[in-house]
Amino acid sequence: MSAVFSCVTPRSAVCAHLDPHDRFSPALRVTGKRAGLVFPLLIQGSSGLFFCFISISPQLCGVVGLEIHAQIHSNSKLFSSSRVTFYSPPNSSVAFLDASLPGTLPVLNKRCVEAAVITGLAFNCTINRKSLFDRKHYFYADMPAGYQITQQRLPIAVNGLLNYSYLGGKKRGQVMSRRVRIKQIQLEQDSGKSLHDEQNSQTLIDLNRAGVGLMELVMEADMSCGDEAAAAVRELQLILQALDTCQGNMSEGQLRVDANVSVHRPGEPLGVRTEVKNINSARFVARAIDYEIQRQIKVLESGGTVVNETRAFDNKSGTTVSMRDKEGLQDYRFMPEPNLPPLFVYEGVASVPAGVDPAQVVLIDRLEAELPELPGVRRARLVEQYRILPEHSFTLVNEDGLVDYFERVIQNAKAEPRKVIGWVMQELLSNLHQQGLKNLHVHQWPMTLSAVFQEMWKTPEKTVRQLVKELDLGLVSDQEQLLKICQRVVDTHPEQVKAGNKKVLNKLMGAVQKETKGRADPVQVKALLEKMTS
Ligand SMILES: Nc1ncnc2c1ncn2[C@@H]1O[C@H](COP(=O)(O)OP(=O)(O)OP(=O)(O)O)[C@@H](O)[C@H]1O
Ligand SMILES: [Mg+2]
Ligand SMILES: [Mg+2]
Repeated sequence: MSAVFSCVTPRSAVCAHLDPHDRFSPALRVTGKRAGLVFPLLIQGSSGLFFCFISISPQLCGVVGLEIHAQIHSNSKLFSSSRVTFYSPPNSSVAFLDASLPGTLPVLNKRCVEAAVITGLAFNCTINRKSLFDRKHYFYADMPAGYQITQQRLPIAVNGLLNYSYLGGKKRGQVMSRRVRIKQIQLEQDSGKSLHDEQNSQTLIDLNRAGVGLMELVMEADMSCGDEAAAAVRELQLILQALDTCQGNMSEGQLRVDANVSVHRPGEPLGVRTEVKNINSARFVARAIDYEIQRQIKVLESGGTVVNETRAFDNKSGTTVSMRDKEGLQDYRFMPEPNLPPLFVYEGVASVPAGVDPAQVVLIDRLEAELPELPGVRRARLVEQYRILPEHSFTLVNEDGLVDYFERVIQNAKAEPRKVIGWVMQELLSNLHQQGLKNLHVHQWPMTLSAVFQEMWKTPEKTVRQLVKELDLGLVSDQEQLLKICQRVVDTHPEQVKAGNKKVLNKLMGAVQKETKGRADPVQVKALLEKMTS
């Protein structure tokens, strides 16, 4: 005798059952419309033992695929010689080509090609020896040509892999390792910026960004939640920064993420995706995706359907809102770019055809030989060399500049690395955090800390207070003196002050610390500079 029970379990329990490394193994997996896991069960009934099946219908789970636009770190644009700048006055860095004046032709920037090849190599991509450029048509005021030059048919790099890890699990103390496939990396132009003047109901166009070189990295839909996606973005950012192919400053739009999100029951085909566009921080990537997964689950569970559309993340409310319907409306009318020949890159000097100057072409073997130590390798080295915990190697590598700081302290203090790491993790970071200085660049941290630390190892009988006094390492906290220094720094950085964002504040703080050899009281300096630049 057998019976089928449908049973609803908490979402977490079902997700655990579906994990590939799961300790349960279902007796039977039903796919298709009646997807679910079926377990045999022995039940003690009044008339004796009987056998039944219990069927657990898996819950809806998120599926995430990212498209990442990374601004190539280059002095000039992808097809013109105008400068790539962020702080310049509007429309001050626009070549005739960027404004799409008739009679202008694109000239490919070699540095941008090299950057895409270096990036492709770092992700173990196949580098296409020949790639092609296409026109993708949009009608936006900030795209004067009416199309963007991109690589749709044959991109420069394909089939790569990004390995990344993050701290997850209970109390976020467990290193979770993941990998996501990179489908392709394509070279393309950025658009200009539209600035909406609500008061006068008009839109102003700034073409400084128009034509800047981008690498679009398209990932396969291999992720399942916000945390995974944010960690992948963070790792990608670290890698690009290590390669120096993109500076990766998300608040300046150098790295922009489009998150494609759908939900489905494992074993069933993928669901309809929505695309949350232009997310500009890793934290928002996680929040936008998790919100979107829950929204789609609610839509489906209440009998609705998910529409293929473009959405935007509103960080104030933590929600995503519909921007436009994607299906049907978006016809890009792709066509080959007639003004650019195919792009060829070569394996090495030996493969360059006769009559072609090797200095003028991109050679893969040269770029490969110059690849720097990447974050994953660096973490492994730190664990091996200093015998520190893998999770500590994460914090060290993920905080900009912290590894150098750590290694410098070890060298200066000749101290046991595991003691230094304890001090860095527990004392240094938590103190910086408490004082609201976590966002400072590591080079702006009071260097006196490492000097005091060094002395502590030599003379453990002395207190920190004594050492600071003896070594004259105390903080400069005289308000008058600080005011003068800050004013001087503000006066000597007029352009940056005018741009007035958070990053600028950090730069100015760095300049003050440089003048005072890291001894200025950072809390006071921050307050003073904030006042002066607001
Ligand atoms: N069902 C799905 N759920 C989640 N992500 C998906 C799904 N199907 C595709 N994706 C992801 O969507 C992205 C598609 O990017 P792609 O550049 O190929 O096309 P596009 O989004 O139509 O083009 P555009 O560059 O104009 O945005 C990839 O990152 C892919 O992994
Ligand atoms: Mg795309
Ligand atoms: Mg897309």
